[in-house]
Amino acid sequence: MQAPALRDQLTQAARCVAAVRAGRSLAEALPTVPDALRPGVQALVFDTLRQGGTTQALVRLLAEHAPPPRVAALLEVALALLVRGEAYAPYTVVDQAVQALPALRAPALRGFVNACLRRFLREQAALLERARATPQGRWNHPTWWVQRLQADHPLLWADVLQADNEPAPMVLRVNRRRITRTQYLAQLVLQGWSAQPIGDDGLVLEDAVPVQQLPGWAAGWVSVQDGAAQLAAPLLLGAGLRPGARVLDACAAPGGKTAHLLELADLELWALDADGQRVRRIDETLQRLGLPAAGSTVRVLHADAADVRAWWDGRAFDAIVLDAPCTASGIVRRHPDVRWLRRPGDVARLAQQQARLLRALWPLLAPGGRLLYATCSVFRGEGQQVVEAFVAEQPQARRLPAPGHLLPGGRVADATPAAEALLAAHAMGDNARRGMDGFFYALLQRA
Ligand SMILES: C[S@@+](CC[C@H](N)C(=O)[O-])C[C@H]1O[C@@H](n2cnc3c(N)ncnc32)[C@H](O)[C@@H]1O
Repeated sequence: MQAPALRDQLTQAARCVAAVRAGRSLAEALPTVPDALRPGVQALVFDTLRQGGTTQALVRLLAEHAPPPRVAALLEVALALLVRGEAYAPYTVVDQAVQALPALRAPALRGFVNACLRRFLREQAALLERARATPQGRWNHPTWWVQRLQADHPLLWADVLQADNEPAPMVLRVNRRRITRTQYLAQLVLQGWSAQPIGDDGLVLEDAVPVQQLPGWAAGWVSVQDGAAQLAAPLLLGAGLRPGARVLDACAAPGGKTAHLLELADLELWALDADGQRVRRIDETLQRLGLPAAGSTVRVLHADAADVRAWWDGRAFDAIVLDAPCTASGIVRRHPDVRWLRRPGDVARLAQQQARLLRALWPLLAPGGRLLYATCSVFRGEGQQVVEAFVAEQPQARRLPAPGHLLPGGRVADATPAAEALLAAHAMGDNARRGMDGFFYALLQRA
């Protein structure tokens, strides 16, 4: 099959980058790209957004007057390619960017785009130095984000920002009810793929693979789930719950942690989510993995978890997972648009929702029961501070050992011996952690 023309990929990539700059997510924009172009376009867009502080600053330096958004986005994509300088000869990038303009309904700007890109090639070193003179241009995250990380993680903030700009590995979770990890690894090797174990059930693939090509995907042998997220179920189950214990997964869609819990233990499990469309994905997840379906020992409900009177039957839960909605600042390696979509006020707004959920769900926990609070955020305002404030107002809440803030790239923000021992016990030592997303975990026990 003939490779798609770079011109067509640049056109589509510019549309996606313009959508993100206008406040829409890539989850909305990428599905509008024709199938044959999508993998190449996604790679271009991800790379552009990972350099998006530098490329935005370069466009401002090169263009005397701001061009229309799609043309600014085209310049960003072409500049990202030129800065990387690996895939195409510079003259090809310039030529194909100019040729992309008619499809972006801006044929009259040929001369302008050509002049901007050629000037960049002539003055690259000086322009890059100026573009990288601000925190946003240097670190490719909004300035408020850089400053917040500096305050939250004074020694590790630069490591986090650097890790955020690297592509994340594809990580699988083997479904123990179907196959052992050793057997699954052997299946991968038979196909010519290699992978490294991570955690109790995970495998980090050396190269990403479309899921349908994975051995046993349709038969539910594996799921895709980052190594940090794979800690939730083992942390909650901890020393073990009795068979049939009642567990609530309060923010469950699309069901990654619900499924892992059911792969590890026989539970009476309630999975809730406030988003009706995403709730359907919990059922699909359980079905593909061959786990108990809704209506058996599992209940899948579309509900606001904090509106307890609307859905609770009054019987206490032995354990609760609260994987709360958050900024997703820990998973920007996989979602490079997130950093450009969030606003500074989002952290406080989400922290209020997180505290509301914690307060509402705590009374549902049986005495001696455990609640695992998790977010995929690196900001302390959505992790440590939420939990500290809650424990201060709730005398019955006792903190048990938990990893706290895990940072992308594998550092533990507050590496206590107990946290390190716990991570080691789940095969998440230094080496294994390197490929992980950012996450926060706190484990609370009710007196
Ligand atoms: C981080 S995601 C959960 C991921 C999921 N636990 C997994 O492992 O697949 C957070 C979820 O919280 C849901 N959510 C947000 N507010 C909620 C609420 N008040 N009650 C229940 N679910 C809520 C969102 O719809 C979203 O699906």
